[in-house]
Amino acid sequence: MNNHDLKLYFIMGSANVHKRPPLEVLEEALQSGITMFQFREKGPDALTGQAYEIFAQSCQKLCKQYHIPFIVNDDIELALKLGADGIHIGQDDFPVAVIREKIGDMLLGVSVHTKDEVHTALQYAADYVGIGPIFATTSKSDAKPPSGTEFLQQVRSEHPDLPIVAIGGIDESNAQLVFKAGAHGIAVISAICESVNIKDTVLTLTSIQPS
Ligand SMILES: Cc1ncc(COP(=O)(O)OP(=O)(O)O)c(N)n1
Ligand SMILES: Cc1ncsc1CCOP(=O)(O)O
Ligand SMILES: [Mg+2]
Repeated sequence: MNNHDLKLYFIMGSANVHKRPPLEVLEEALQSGITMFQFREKGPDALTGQAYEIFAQSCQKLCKQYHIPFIVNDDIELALKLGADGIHIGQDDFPVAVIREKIGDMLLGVSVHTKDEVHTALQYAADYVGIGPIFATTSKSDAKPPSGTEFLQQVRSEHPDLPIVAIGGIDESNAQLVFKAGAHGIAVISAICESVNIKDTVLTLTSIQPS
């Protein structure tokens, strides 16, 4: 993984897409230039069992076709079974040490909200950290209150080389603030899933420069 892979990190599960088949949305996002993808199938109506696995495999296949890293959210067993490129975990999932032990050198992304969490993520060689929600989000029911960009700025100044992706309520109107604060990239759900023109949205989001 290089820092550019974080530039526009698309996250999707079937619950995030309403008017079109999710795989169609993913393929359009891939064609338009997303740089990383996270399979995040959760929530009350999430697919389970065989349907869950088949959907994950279909997403992975599309990502392979476009040479884009396929990251699994939360589910280590699925990530290992499919041979995903990586896994993303949060502080309420599993201890980072346990995950690193299980996944070997697969990419590891960790959500962080405090300096201690950053320290632990670094100790176990997290490949990147996710910081957020920066702004209000409707895509995660148990999200913490929006943090704004202050913590992100602090982490960037203390860890100049740490790959950071910002998440939560990010869209064309505010992405520049986040890059300015020091993020290498933005992770989005609704900005793409609810876009009326995915190509335009992706082009706009990928062309934003820090200043
Ligand atoms: C890139 C990225 N950053 C943060 C998160 C949030 O992870 P987590 O806190 O574990 O919450 P869930 O996504 O599992 O609900 C993420 N998924 N991706
Ligand atoms: C998974 C996650 N973690 C923190 S905020 C969030 C949801 C981001 O979705 P959106 O881009 O629609 O605000
Ligand atoms: Mg999680």
